[in-house]
Amino acid sequence: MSHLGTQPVLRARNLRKSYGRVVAIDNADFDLYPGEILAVIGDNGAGKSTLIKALSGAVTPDAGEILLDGKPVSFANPQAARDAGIETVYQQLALSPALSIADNMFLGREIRRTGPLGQWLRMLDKPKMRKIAREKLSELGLMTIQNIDQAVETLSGGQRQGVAVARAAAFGSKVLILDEPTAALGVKESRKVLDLILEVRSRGLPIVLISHNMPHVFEIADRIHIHRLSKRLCVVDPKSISMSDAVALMTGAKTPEAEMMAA
Ligand SMILES: Nc1ncnc2c1ncn2[C@@H]1O[C@H](COP(=O)(O)OP(=O)(O)OP(=O)(O)O)[C@@H](O)[C@H]1O
Repeated sequence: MSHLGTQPVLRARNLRKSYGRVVAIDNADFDLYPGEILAVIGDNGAGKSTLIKALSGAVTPDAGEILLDGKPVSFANPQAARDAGIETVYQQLALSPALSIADNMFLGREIRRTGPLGQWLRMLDKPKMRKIAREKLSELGLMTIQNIDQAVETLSGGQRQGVAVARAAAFGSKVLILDEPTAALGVKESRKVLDLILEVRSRGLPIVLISHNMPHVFEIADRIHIHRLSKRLCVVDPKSISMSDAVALMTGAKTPEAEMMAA
């Protein structure tokens, strides 16, 4: 887990964001390295959501620096972050239930037909979108969803999560951020989503996983960023710390220094 000499794909330094008098993140650091699943854990209100919102352009930090591939970036909105290659899947999923899987895959980035002179027409290129959607889903092993024309509202929670993750993975060229992807799912559906996340990593896309589910975090994360009281407390290796010690660090029952002395 040594990243000596490797440049983080996404990095933040001294980020700060307050909402009125509430300081959500302060002096917060963050590093995501190529090819890894980085879990971000922390108690309620620790500032995890605000941190990822800052990284994905949903909030503008008051201070601090964000670097993508070593270059300073500032995102005016989520679209700007998406254009830079950072895709985020929030718990609400942002799918349109009445639309088909294929239409949802291309929501907001529809492909239009071109005219004889190569000009864009208003008409959507449905066959092309369906073809690409089918390819993207099958690449990620999601072809248990047989019918690309099926409305998303007819899918199970896990399948919907699968479509949202697949869409983000298909278009996220640099980073995929997942906010509680298994929170609303049962055991079997969670399993499928965890396998999908591992598949996305194996295809080379680094992933930020925000989760309260410690067994899921310990199963798939390469490193765990522990967020506490508005900032990163430490980063731990799930192979060399117990789940209960990680939770103790997260809640303040243990300090990183005490944890290191015990190791
Ligand atoms: N839009 C907002 N307006 C006012 N306060 C906010 C807003 N968003 C977050 N906060 C506050 O900022 C602090 C950090 O919240 P944040 O949602 O980032 O924490 P979190 O670690 O993601 O928590 P949880 O695990 O409960 O989702 C909290 O005190 C929260 O009440």
